[in-house]
Formats: sequence, structure tokens, C-alpha cells
Amino acid sequence: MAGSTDGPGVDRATVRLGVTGTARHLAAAMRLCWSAAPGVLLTQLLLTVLAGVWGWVAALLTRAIVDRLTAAPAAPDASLMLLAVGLGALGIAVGAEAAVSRYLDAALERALRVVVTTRLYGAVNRMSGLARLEQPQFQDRIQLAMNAGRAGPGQIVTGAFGIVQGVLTFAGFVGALLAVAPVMVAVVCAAVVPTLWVEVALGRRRAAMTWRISHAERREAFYSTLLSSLEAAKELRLFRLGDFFAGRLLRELTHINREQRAVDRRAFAGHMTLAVLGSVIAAAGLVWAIGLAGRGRLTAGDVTLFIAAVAGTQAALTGTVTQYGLVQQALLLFDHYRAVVAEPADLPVRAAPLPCPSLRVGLELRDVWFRYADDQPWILRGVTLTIPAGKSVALVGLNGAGKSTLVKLLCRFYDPVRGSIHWDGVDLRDLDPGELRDRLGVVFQDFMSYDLTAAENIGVGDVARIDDPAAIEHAARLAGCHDPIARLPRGYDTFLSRLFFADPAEPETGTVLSGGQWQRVAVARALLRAGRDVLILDEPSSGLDAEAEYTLHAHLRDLRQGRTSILISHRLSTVREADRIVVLESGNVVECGRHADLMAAGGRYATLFGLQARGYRDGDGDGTAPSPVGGLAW
Ligand SMILES: Nc1ncnc2c1ncn2[C@@H]1O[C@H](COP(=O)(O)OP(=O)(O)OP(=O)(O)O)[C@@H](O)[C@H]1O
Repeated sequence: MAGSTDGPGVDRATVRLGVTGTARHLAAAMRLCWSAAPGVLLTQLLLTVLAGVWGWVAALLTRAIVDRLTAAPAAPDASLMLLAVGLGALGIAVGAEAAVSRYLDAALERALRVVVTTRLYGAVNRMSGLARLEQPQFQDRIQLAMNAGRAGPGQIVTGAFGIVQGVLTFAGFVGALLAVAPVMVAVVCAAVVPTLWVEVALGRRRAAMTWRISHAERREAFYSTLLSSLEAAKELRLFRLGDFFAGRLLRELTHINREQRAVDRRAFAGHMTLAVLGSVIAAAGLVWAIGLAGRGRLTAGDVTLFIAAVAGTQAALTGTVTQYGLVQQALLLFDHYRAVVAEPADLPVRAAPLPCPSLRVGLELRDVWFRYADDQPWILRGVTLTIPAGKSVALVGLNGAGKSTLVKLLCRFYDPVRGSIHWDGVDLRDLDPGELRDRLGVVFQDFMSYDLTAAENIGVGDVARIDDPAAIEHAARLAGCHDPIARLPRGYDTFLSRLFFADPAEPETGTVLSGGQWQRVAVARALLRAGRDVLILDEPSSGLDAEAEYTLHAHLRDLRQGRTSILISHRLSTVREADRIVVLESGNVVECGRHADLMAAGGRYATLFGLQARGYRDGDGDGTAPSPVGGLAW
């Protein structure tokens, strides 16, 4: 486990968008919000305009009231009362607007969450290979894209509306201030330049920092999930790893905090300076206005308008500039969302892929070379192999020989770096990966255990039949898991997890299966697809008891009869009946043939088979042949 707290190269993240980039992202955010909640967006726009004008309308009303009062203090007439009522009504509207805006912001965010989640995972699901998902940078991006995508467009749009509102407010107050003190307009406007500079720089700094800490945040999430994970709990407790991982978590957290604190300190210094500057300007202006009023050149109403206008102009300008900085920051983060959504497919797919008909001749690997990345070692080194249609092939070899890798290439999760794989003579790269996979039934060595019911856990093997109890039960019987499932409290409807409630209305947790039982469920999942062209079983019985293994292989033998199948197993007794046994070593095929031929040849296979067989004989001293099942795994 990497212990470093350094994040991904920030240079690879966008920290400047430019005018075109900003306009493009802004338009994309608007379109996203419009597609999520058009009504909310329009209402927000309307409120923006209203909120932009009522600040200075209130200031003008206040001046009128003060002037009327100071001109004739003793006799407030009906028109004065009307002005007061108007001002009061405006106050109510301002209060209501804030509440409505908050409500609309939340509504927009909810709607966006649905749209963004759909698009984001749509984009991730479009990646038909595995390589992209194995890139830490891509994982960091997905995490940022999820956060930035959910809240970002809303922030951008509300921020952009905030800027519009700020400009309207600013224009109104400047108009009012121009009438009273034109010089003050110039002073207040000049003061905005440092504010703009500070906010834009801060926005960029924050966006860069968010990208920089994204890796550490993902690691922090990993450690905290680990600490509360039921799966990890046994080892964590036995090896006393709680404090160890909590320490690692704290280290990531400290790193994240340090990065955030550095930006917060800069923000604090900038905001403090700006606040002092703004206050000095406002105070100086006030002294100056009072001086003018003392000499009779301004009325009391003018002075109240002046005070409101200076404060209003400053607030509008600062608000606008702050919003601009936040929008800039949200746009930079939104870039990650757009990058993930626009990410091209990780496996090249032909514009018009060839159809993938039923397998008639066979699968063929021609001089296949493969490594997981350019900086990784070669795993397959020129594998040439034929898997004839209708025949059963067994792949054997030491740990790390490349057997599962070969299976992943057959499923086209990766493309060979050199050489090619052919389906009835057609290069897999010319087929649609989805169509190809529809023709395969696979039990992976690292199969999934889903927090779903037993029936669903089998049904996901073929979602078209997830509601077909007869088909599911048939697959379960073949895999030898019908009896254990039938004995569960709710049979096939039993929830196979204790982490969730099957039904939130009935707080009753599910059941946990044993390792071998889970493996049988995974086999049943693949056998639900038994009608497919090629059945691939990667260590399907490694966790089964001797009886279950014997029964499973008896069923599989029948199923594989006359069908194309690939079986990977370390227990050589289970592969001896295969039509062709292929021995992989150091990424290459070193032997290939039937059991009897390979034994007669006395090569690698025969040596390994002999080793396993000796495991049964040693100690017995009876010299009998190995059992048809079980044995030492190698
Ligand atoms: N996703 C991956 N990224 C990088 N290397 C990998 C990846 N998956 C497997 N490898 C490496 O490829 C090699 C072959 O692994 P593979 O799983 O194909 O072997 P195997 O023959 O199935 O082994 P076993 O019998 O232990 O299941 C191993 O050295 C492993 O470290």
C-alpha cells in the first residue's frame, strides 16, 4: 500500500479555462440545469432580476421618506404612509426571496443529481474494457466528477445569476450615488480591482488544491471504509490493524487539512485586507458626506441614500466578484465531469462492427503478447492456441502463469498488445464487445457476491431471466446450491447480506453464505447462461468440499459434452477428461494434448500430476491411484 500522501500531478488538471473554455463550460452547465429542471431555472432567473433591483429601490424609498420627514416632521400624510408600506412590502419580498431561492437551489441540486448520475455512470458503463478503471487518475477524476457534477452546475448557474443580480444592483446604486457624490463612484469602482484579483486567484487555487488532494481523499475514504468494513473486520481485529489503518487515515487527513489550510490562510489574508480597504473607503466617504451636509449641500435624505448606496455598491461589487471567483472555481471542477462524460471508449470499437454469430469453427489465439501497461512485465509472450468449437479445453499452470489473464483477453476486457484473437476467423477487435460477451458464460476466479437475494444473485447472470424462478432453480441444482438455498429462511428470496435490510419496512437482516456456498451461487450464475456458445470456468470448485466438487464436475462434464468450454483448475484430477489440456508457463504454451498423451510424454504436466497424486499416496503406503476429486492444489 502506497504510503505517500502526494496527489496526482496537478499539471495534468486544468487550472485555467480561458474565455472560450469558460463560455463552453458555462453553456454546458446551463444546458444541464435546463435539462434537469427548466421551471426552476426560469423562476431563478426571474428572482435574480427582482433581487437585482429592489436594493436600490429600497434606498430611494428610504431617501424619500427621510426627506419628507425632515421637511415636515409633524404631519405624516397618506402618501408618506404609502411609501412606508411600500418599503415594508419590499422587506417582506426580500425575506421571501431568500427562502424561495434556498428552496429552488435545493430542488435544482436534487434534479441535477439524477441527471448527472445517469450521465456519469452511462459514460463509465460505456467503457467496455478494464484498463481505464485501473488507472488511479481516472478513479480520482470520477470521484471529482461526481462531486463537481452534482453540485457544480447548480453553483455555476446560481453563481452566474448572482453575477447578473450583482450587476443590476450595482447599476442601480451607481445611478443613485452619481446623483449624490459622483467622485465616490470612481473610488468604490477602483476598490473592486484588488477584490477581483484576489477572488479569481483564490478560485484557481482552490480548484487546483481540490484536484491535488483528490487522491488523498480517495485513500482516506478507502481507510475509513476499511475500518468499518465487515469483510475486513476479521483480519483487522486478529492482526490488531485498527490503529494502524486509523493512523494511515489520519495521515491522509492531515495532508488534506494542510493543503486546505494553506488556501484558507491566503483567503483569510486577502479577505481581511479587502474588508479593511472597503471599510476605510466607506468611513472616509461618510465623513466627507456629513461635512457636505453640514454646509447645506446635502439633505439628510441624501446622506441616508449616500450611506445605503456606498454600502450597496460595495456589497454588489464584492458579491459579484466573489461569485465570479466561485463560478470560476466551480467551472474548473466541472471540467472533470465534462472530461469523464466525454471520455472516449477505452477499447477501440469499429464504427460498424461485424456480427458475432454462433461459434462454428473455434477460438484462436495467434502469437498473443500482453502486458497490463507499458511499465508492467509481459504476462503472455506469444501465445498461439486453438480452442475448437464443441471441444473442452483445460488450462493449467502455476500461479501467475497468465491463465486468468488469457480469459480476460477472450472476454475482450483488454486487447492484445501484439498478435490477435479470432472468433471463427474474425478478429475480436472487429466485433461488438457486448455481442461477443453475450455469447459467453463465465465464472471468474474473483467472482462477485452481491448484496441481493439468492434468486437475484443467480439471476444477474442473465437479467432477462432474473424473474424466471424455474430457470434459476435449474441453474442452482446444476451448481449444487439448490439444497442450501432451499433451507434458507425465505428460500430463494432470502437476502444474502447482513449489511442491509431486505425490506426497510421489516428490520430483518439476511443470511451469510459460506465461501463454498457463495462459489456455487457464482457457478449457478454462469450456468444460467449455459446455452451460450462458450463456457469459461476459472477455478469453479476451489472452495468446494469433496462431495460438492465431485457432483459439480460430474454435472459440468455432462454440460461440457459437445460444447465449447474452457476450464481452469489447479486440481488436475478435474481436468483429465478434457479434450485438450494446455499447460501455460511463463506466459507461453509449453504443452498441449490429452491427459494420456501428456502423461506418456513425461513432461511438465506429468511431473505436476505426479506431485499431486503423491500427496494422496504418501502416508497411506498403499500406492493407489489419486482420487477422482480433491488433491493438493499447486
Ligand atoms: N490487473 C492487473 N494489473 C497488473 N498485473 C496484473 C493484473 N492482473 C494480473 N496481473 C499479473 O499478471 C500475472 C498473471 O496473473 P493471472 O491472474 O493471469 O495468473 P493465473 O495464471 O490465473 O494465476 P493463479 O493460478 O494464481 O490464478 C500475475 O503476475 C499478476 O500479478
